[in-house]
Amino acid sequence: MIDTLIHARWIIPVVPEQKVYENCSLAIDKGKIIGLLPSPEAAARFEASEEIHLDQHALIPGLINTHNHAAMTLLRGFADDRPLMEWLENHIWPNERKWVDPEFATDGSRLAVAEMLRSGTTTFSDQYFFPEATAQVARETGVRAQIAFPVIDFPTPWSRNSEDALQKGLALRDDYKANERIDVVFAPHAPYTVGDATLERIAVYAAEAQIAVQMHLHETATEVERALAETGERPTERLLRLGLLGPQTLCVHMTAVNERDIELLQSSGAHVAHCPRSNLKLASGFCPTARLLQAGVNVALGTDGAASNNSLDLFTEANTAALLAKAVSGDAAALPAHQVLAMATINGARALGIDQITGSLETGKSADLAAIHLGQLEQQPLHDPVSQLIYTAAGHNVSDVWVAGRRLLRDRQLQTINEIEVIQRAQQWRARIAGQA
Ligand SMILES: CSC[C@H]1O[C@@H](n2cnc3c(O)ncnc32)[C@H](O)[C@@H]1O
Ligand SMILES: [Zn+2]
Repeated sequence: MIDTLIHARWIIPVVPEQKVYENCSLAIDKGKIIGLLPSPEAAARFEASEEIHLDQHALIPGLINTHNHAAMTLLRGFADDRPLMEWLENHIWPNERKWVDPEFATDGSRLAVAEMLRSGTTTFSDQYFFPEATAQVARETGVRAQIAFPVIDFPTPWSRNSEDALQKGLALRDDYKANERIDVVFAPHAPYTVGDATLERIAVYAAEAQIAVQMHLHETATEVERALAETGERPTERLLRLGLLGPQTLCVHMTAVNERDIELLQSSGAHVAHCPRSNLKLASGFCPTARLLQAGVNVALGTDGAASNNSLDLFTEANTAALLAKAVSGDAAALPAHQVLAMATINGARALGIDQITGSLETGKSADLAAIHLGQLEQQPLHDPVSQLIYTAAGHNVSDVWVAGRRLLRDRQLQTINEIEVIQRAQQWRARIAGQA
């Protein structure tokens, strides 16, 4: 007797092949996928404690959001329509100093996790103050998370300086070392907030203990031009010199890149987190995703925080990524739907170093799944489920989500989060912030 059999109209494993299985089943036991059963006859050989029928649904690997600032959901819509540095320096940073505390991080992260689960995301990577609060929310709610603790050379609401941040972050990593769902890694914030000495220290720790590193990089052309003017180096070259550009590095944004940057990303094995909606909204620039993928660089998807997106729906992000790639490359064939689905799943798992655990529906991997209802009027007629997922679906079409075989969303109802309480807390924060802004 196995735990669960899910019968679905379509199953899209993403890896090892770009194939869509029709009218088939997925067998799950002890949180893991134990088989993709291609026919009702094959499924009939199993007896399961629970059988689930998803007659109008596609079952896919849970989506992977490789870059987020979860708690910033509480600043959604707070300072819209500004370019990056004006947004950060004049609006976000002064206000983060006023309000961001452990309670803010907890309430904002819980809202973010609720929103992500309701839109099919099963894993997220987070970079924010009070990472212990976000890790605790991930622990309680059952989602998979990479908690990238922030390292900045100047004082923040969470740390006095980078030394303080490193100590606290490494202690947090120790607290979670036995947790299979939660990994704690380094997040030096950006080239303009972290100096060489700190980056070198992180490079040493990361190499010694095999710890991942994520950093905002080449977010705008101005960032690259200023770095060149001040130091004579482009940020990618600087990371390479400091030993910080490698297969453990996730470069977030990469909008302003030249051929040399692409060569460095490819030869070092570094990954890219593409956050198209944040880049568009802050008018930061365009990441040349088609060129990067063609060069052999692993490109995954991220939403960035809800204050610059303003949504955490990775389906919408995938749709934007597909359309933007076509516009930027001038090639309608750039980033076809199946490639974008791979970016949102297996490429994300590779970027976070967890592709042996999740990112595809393969035997032995964790049962991290999303079911998407494709029976609505807006999806008819359905010639190609992958096309519908990328070009017409959105987060609200997600019906069910599992992480490690545990059903966290059931018929759109969150199973581990009190939705009403989350909404009430967010509304209380709105009142507090509006009263003091
Ligand atoms: C060190 S915690 C994260 C820090 O980053 C700020 N932030 C949010 N979005 C962006 C972005 O797109 N680029 C750079 N920094 C960003 C956030 O407000 C926190 O201060
Ligand atoms: Zn960011």
